[in-house]
Amino acid sequence: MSIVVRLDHLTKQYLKAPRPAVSNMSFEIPEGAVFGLLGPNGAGKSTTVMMLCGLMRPDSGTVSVLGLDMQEHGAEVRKKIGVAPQEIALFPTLTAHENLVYFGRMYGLKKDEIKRQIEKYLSVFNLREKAHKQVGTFSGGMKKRLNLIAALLHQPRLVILDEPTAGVDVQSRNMILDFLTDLKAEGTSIIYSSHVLEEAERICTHLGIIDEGTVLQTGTRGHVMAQHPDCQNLEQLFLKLTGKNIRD
Ligand SMILES: Nc1ncnc2c1ncn2[C@@H]1O[C@H](COP(=O)(O)OP(=O)(O)OP(=O)(O)O)[C@@H](O)[C@H]1O
Repeated sequence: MSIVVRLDHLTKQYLKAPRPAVSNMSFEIPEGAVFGLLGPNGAGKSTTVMMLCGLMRPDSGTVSVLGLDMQEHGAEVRKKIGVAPQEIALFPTLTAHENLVYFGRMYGLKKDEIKRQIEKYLSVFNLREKAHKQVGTFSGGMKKRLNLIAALLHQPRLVILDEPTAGVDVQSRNMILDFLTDLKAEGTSIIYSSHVLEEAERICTHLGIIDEGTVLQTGTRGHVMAQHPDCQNLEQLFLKLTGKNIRD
């Protein structure tokens, strides 16, 4: 099985920060995996995701995505992957349809393909009737679903999702998780960053549990759980590895 993402000794420290947000981090993600990047608040998930997408440069170490080095081929890779960042990346004064046309063009899709994909995904995510409404008027769940569509229009082989269900109701969350399960079945690789462990248990095939910028445990979900026979579920394992202290 080929590797879609390889992080090799990745380190990043923010200006004036007392310690690195990501420190000497290495792991691999095989093609077709749903990789749960899990960690408590401030663990380094978003910083890792930003380096994975080439939106932030590491201080040291390398990131390879779809076999290409991000430092050298970042622009090329960004066209091939889909990214739904934690902060909604949509234009609030444009309609849902206008936003998606913008993203479709950005990915270099042809006009009829953009039309086809937009129609398909607005239906899948139950947003068809809202297609011509300004995104600024949307609920949190609708924005999250649209943000996800924007990452999928060009049928990427790898989709990177930073907390895709944060702030959405149970209905939207279910819809998003069911969709991701179908997407995986079609062979798409998914990186799913979250601290919602029940969701990770439901959809992830592989896990990377991180804290304080370092990897505590990684591998298939079965392998990770088998390392800790005293833990009955992922929450117990997570608390065992990351501790019970409240994070800010
Ligand atoms: N722009 C920044 N400048 C300085 N420090 C930052 C910056 N962004 C993040 N940090 C710090 O880097 C560390 C890792 O943050 P990051 O946002 O990557 O964690 P996270 O796991 O995504 O957290 P959360 O679950 O709360 O979103 C934290 O200590 C955070 O306070």
